[in-house]
Amino acid sequence: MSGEGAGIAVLGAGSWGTALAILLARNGHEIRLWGHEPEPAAALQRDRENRHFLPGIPFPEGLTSSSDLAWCITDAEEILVVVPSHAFGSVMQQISTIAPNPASLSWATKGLEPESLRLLHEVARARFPDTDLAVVSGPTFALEVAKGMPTAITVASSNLQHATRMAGYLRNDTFRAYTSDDLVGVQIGGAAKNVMAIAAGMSDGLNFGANARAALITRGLAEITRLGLALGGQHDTFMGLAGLGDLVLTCTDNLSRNRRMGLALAEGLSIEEARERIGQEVEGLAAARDFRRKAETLNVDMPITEQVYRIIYEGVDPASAVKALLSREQKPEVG
Ligand SMILES: NC(=O)C1=CN([C@@H]2O[C@H](COP(=O)(O)OP(=O)(O)OC[C@H]3O[C@@H](n4cnc5c(N)ncnc54)[C@H](OP(=O)(O)O)[C@@H]3O)[C@@H](O)[C@H]2O)C=CC1
Ligand SMILES: O=C(CO)COP(=O)(O)O
Repeated sequence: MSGEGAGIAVLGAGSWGTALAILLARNGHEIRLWGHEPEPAAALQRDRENRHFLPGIPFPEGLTSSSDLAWCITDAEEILVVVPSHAFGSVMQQISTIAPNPASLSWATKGLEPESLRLLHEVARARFPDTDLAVVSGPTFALEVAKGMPTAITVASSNLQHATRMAGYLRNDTFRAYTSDDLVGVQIGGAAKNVMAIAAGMSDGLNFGANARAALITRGLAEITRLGLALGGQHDTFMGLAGLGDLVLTCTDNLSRNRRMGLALAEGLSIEEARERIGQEVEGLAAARDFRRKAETLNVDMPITEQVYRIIYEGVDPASAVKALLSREQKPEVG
């Protein structure tokens, strides 16, 4: 790749991958946006917009889309992975067959690896022991970023130079990027809040009111923090953009697919009907299953996650789940 800006491969041409590709191309970088299916990737290139996920937002110059992974990642200064969490491991494997030792790799995916329950930096590290790794996370609806609306985000890496470089690629007059060295906390905040957004959507859909929503957000933050600390995350991270920020965003605004899943379930739709209506990835469904198991193995109490799991996977009705939460034994709020 050549040109004044950096050459960046963005892997994953859904709503968030496309929005980040647009942002980075607007910032003057040469972007190769990889979509895994040939025809949709060719359509992006032909239409110069993503009509399916972000209609009406034109691609800037410098953004090229392709389904040729080798072409996208060869010579890239940064590989930014933005596929759903269930596809993360397979994309790591595909990258490794082309580039066994990339210099720099980051992701904006929010979730755990299914089955293994590994955090995504563990998945990437196992495949690429010598590569600089970073995660991009925070309160960021794709549509608002693509429209250039004011946004702030966190980039975490154990190599601060990498986080700083990545934040520099992303930042502009309407997009502020902070750096962090807490890879674990930033990932847990971004992934676990998807479960709380489903809970908040259900609560609002059942007209449980503003008190219930505020309680879910606050107690949701408490359980996310408990898990994050048990995994080695830093307390302050959970009070920041990738923790509280993303939690508030997705629990309170209907742009959140996870919140809309909760609203749809409260309406009485089945998971499949709700998925079809939303038509995009709803990470909180897998996250409820995976974080419940993760919490169990670490002996961490995550009562809201437990109830969301029971609603989704055991058919418990949402009203009974709330009752179960409210009738838990009395305990101090903190500690
Ligand atoms: N949208 C948002 O506002 C934000 C999303 N995120 C996170 O970004 C990640 C991606 O989600 P998002 O873009 O929103 O999801 P979308 O549903 O908008 O798009 C998902 C994309 O991933 C593609 N995909 C599915 N399976 C594979 C695979 N095996 N290999 C490669 N690509 C695949 C889909 O292709 P196809 O259509 O062909 O199935 C589609 O292009 C998630 O972890 C999400 O939590 C984070 C912050 C904001
Ligand atoms: O992670 C997101 C915003 O930060 C997107 O949330 P949803 O997946 O719920 O739409």
